Amino acid sequence: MALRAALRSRSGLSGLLSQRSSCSSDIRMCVSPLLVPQERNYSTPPKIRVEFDQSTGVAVMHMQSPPVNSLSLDFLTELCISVEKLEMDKSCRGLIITSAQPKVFSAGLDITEMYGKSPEHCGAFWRSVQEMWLKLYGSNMVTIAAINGSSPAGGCLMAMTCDYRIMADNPRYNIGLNETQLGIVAPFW
Ligand SMILES: CCCCCC/C=C/CC(=O)SCCNC(=O)CCNC(=O)[C@H](O)C(C)(C)COP(=O)(O)OP(=O)(O)OC[C@H]1O[C@@H](n2cnc3c(N)ncnc32)[C@H](O)[C@@H]1OP(=O)(O)O
Repeated sequence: MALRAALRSRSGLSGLLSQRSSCSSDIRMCVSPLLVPQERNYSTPPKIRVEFDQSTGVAVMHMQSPPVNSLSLDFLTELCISVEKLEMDKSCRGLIITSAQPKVFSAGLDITEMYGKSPEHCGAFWRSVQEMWLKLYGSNMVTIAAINGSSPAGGCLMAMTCDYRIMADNPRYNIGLNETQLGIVAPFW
């Protein structure tokens, strides 16, 4: 109910939709180099599952990368491709992002991507982080983070890039930025 209300309350949704259609050709032209089809390892299950309801125009994106939906390069690439596909579909007007994992929305950046990797890999990884938040923040869809678990650091960033956030009321679930505690600094961009 709350999600539907949030979608309905978005003023000028029709204007938004016409805005989407007017720039949809641009979107098609702006497929970023990051999203050029990558070698897909079909032996691993998809990390993102999208359910699109044609009758409401609302897509639900389930993050399903056990155990904690950490934001790895593969995960972020898959997420960005999914967002981009929905963005190009003019009949999709709203996107709800949620987690299929119990108790965790997203644990933030995958820490293993930041340790012992080549500078090239680190560059690709941080570009994919940037790509993720730019895609969500700049989306023409109404975006909602349905935060059904803890969402530290990069998970918080992802939620913040959405138009609306609704968080499950559970004192065990935390959200916020903990980079200082971790001793890392997000690179300048
Ligand atoms: C201008 C603003 C710029 C902002 C830029 C954004 C920058 C963000 C930086 C980051 O995101 S760095 C990552 C920060 N994240 C964390 O510190 C989260 C740490 N994890 C937790 O707090 C907990 O794991 C949890 C998410 C609350 C879940 O707790 P739970 O008890 O359910 O599970 P665990 O037993 O702790 O973990 C299970 C399993 O998952 C591994 N893991 C957890 N988090 C990460 C992670 N971020 N990356 C990679 N792996 C992670 C953990 O090690 C366990 O693995 P194991 O093999 O089963 O031991």
